[in-house]
Amino acid sequence: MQFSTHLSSTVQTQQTSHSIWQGAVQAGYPAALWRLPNRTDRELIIDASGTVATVAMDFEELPMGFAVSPFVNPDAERTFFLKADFYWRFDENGTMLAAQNKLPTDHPAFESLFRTDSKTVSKEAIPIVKVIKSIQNQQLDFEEAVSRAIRQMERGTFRKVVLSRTKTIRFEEQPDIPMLFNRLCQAYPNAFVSAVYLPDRNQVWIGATPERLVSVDADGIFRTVALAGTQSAFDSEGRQKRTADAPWTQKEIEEQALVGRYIIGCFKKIRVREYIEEGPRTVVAGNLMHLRSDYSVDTQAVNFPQLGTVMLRLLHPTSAVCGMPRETAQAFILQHEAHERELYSGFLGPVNIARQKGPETDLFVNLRCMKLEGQEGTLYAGAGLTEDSSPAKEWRETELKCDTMLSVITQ
Ligand SMILES: C=C(O[C@H]1C=CC=C(C(=O)O)[C@@H]1O)C(=O)O
Repeated sequence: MQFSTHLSSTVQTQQTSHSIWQGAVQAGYPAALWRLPNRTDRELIIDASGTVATVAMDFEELPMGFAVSPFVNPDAERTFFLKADFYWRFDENGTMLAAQNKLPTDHPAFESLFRTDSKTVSKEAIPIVKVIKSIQNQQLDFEEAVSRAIRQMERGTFRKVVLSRTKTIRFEEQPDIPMLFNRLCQAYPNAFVSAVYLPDRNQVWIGATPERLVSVDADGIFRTVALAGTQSAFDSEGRQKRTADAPWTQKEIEEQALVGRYIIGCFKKIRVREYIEEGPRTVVAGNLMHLRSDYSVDTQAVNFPQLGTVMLRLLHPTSAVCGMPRETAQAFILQHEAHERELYSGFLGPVNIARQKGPETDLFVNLRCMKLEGQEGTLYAGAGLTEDSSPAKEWRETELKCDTMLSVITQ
């Protein structure tokens, strides 16, 4: 096990991600807990400054940490950043595999994070939840906004827009975030699962997203995806469908192709021709299936070490969460959605995490997520619209997307 010099291994190995998370929340330290897709390790960082800084995203400049961006964040210039004053890695059974810290042991954070009374025992069940917003009005409003978008697309104002809605729930007691996080990890092995505590906003954001936005691994391989098109992963009898048998409509194929075209447009802008494109193929994301194309570039071979940063600024928000053309679609969203998206459909993930071979960054689009403020949870879900959309079908799609979180909460 790797340990930093400042902290004795006895103090560290006694901690669990659960006890450290609870200690951070009680003391008001920003914290991020995550598990990368198809991995078992859980990682946790704490920012001991007590506040979350706002930074311009630049992978070359940023220290090790965790980035969280709102949906509205031109050029990723105003991104929230939790720096990793403390970092831990645990296996799926909670055994600590690695720990690092950057602070002297007399820093007050030690006292708050490792106090024995912060080790509350994990509750077995998630408290009862109630859906508290009137679904009827919301459905009417959403479908009306979809109809308006369709009319604009028929007139040629834009080609695609992604409209979202919320679902508000109330927990009878404060839910146990690390336990919810573990359930999401078990239910969605190929998702990026994360929980972020932001004391300045008094919010926790938790989710299991299927959409990678930008990754750069220790070998300098850049990756992104074009994800769109949605259908249930189960047939009418509740059996899991085979991905090879998933039928896609022309509307869904076109919707996903627009996301792919948008990504290729970004490569063209910066004259990168050496990208590899694979797909589209059908992928399973929990209870849903999507169409996905994968794009990768060897940044060392093309001698473009800043590609990750440059592409992030160009890509966000992609047409999987905004639309095409981007500016017109974003203006429509801001004008017609009844709620503020805040961090939903922004991006989030670990930045410059020190691995054996070098630093790695993995940013994902913040989808299939819930914002938690006290006992109130807000679920967010959107649907990609083209002129061939049907309002009722798009509403049902957002219901299915809300179920990604809800089914785990109400399990
Ligand atoms: C906007 C969301 O999903 C996007 C990602 C995959 C498929 C989508 C779709 O079929 O509309 C969306 O573009 C969401 O989950 O809230």
